[in-house]
Amino acid sequence: MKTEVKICGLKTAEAVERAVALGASHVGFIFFPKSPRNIEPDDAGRLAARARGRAKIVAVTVDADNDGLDEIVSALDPDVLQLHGSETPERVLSIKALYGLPVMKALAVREASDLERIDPYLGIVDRFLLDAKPPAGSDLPGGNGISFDWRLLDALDGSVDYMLSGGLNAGNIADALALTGARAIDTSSGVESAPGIKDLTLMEAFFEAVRRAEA
Ligand SMILES: O=C(O)c1ccccc1NCC(=O)[C@H](O)[C@H](O)COP(=O)(O)O
Repeated sequence: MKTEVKICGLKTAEAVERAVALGASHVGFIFFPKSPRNIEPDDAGRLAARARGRAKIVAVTVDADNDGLDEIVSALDPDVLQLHGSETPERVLSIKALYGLPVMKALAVREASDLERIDPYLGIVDRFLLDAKPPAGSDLPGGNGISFDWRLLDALDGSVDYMLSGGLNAGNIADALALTGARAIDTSSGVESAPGIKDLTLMEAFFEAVRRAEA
């Protein structure tokens, strides 16, 4: 089966077009001012128009309040809300009731016990994004280009729908897929030449590596 691929942190028309042409199932836009990938909602809306109907449009937010979410949802009209902060299950329920959109909840993983944080969200979120825990002192809850030990996912119940994330690139994606059997993956730094700068050659290499691993 074809692996779903989310390319996150897009900021240019060229990168959006190439991601979709290469077969991205999801394109992600980051709304977090401290991130080198941060984008204004109106700019993201214009870029997303190029992908609409061809890839799912994902709004990535971090503990956003309702005013912030209103602005993002009305400018971007996303297909999915990725919640990448400390949103509680109650907050996720309230966001789902407000916007009626599927929610992908990001959870940070470093050790086996981190997977226990999945349980309270079961039946509430539509999918999990399992990302590496940020290094100490990082300003960013995501987009740090580091991986977690994928073997931890051996313990995961097979019914949990997740996207594998964290430090994925053309050089490690085959191992990541072989070890986890993930059906959906996400990358950002792994297809960048510098923080926030997507590299079309690295993007091509990433998709090539995914397709090779699927064959
Ligand atoms: O990418 C960011 O700068 C970012 C900032 C704040 C919250 C989330 C962020 N990224 C979310 C993503 O979905 C990234 O693709 C994910 O963390 C993986 O990033 P990377 O390890 O760089 O591939």
